[in-house]
Amino acid sequence: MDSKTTENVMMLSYDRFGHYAPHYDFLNFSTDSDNWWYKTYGDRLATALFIIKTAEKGGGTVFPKMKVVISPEPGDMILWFNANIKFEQEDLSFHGACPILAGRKIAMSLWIRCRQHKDLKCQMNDKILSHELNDIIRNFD
Ligand SMILES: O=C(O)CCC(=O)C(=O)O
Ligand SMILES: [Fe+2]
Repeated sequence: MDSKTTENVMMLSYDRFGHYAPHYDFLNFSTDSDNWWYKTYGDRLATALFIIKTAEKGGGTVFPKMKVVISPEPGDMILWFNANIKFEQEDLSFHGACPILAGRKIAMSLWIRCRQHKDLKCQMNDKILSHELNDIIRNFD
């Protein structure tokens, strides 16, 4: 993936009771938005969350609409899509960080935009089925 199409990394540090209320990373700006990032690189296709340190208790990444809590280990990367194949907001991508009950969590998040991935083998468009999208993401070199 072309690093130009990602925003700057965001460091996240959560102390006891620190949390991130459930939200969408997809911005859903109107198409005539004059936001430079939006106009140039589109909305947030995916989020990569690099786990540097996990809390002793709590602090998982929760996807309430899928009833899933991810409890990663340091060194893991969690990747999820914020957009569906039509580049609309993916309803299931609603997520948040559970409160820290003990210790500290440190993570780094990277928001990957939709457009201008010159290394992708084919351009993404709405003719691509979602299982093909997985292959495209896996096959770029
Ligand atoms: O820290 C987490 O588990 C979630 C972070 C998050 O929602 C984000 O970086 O967009
Ligand atoms: Fe998020």
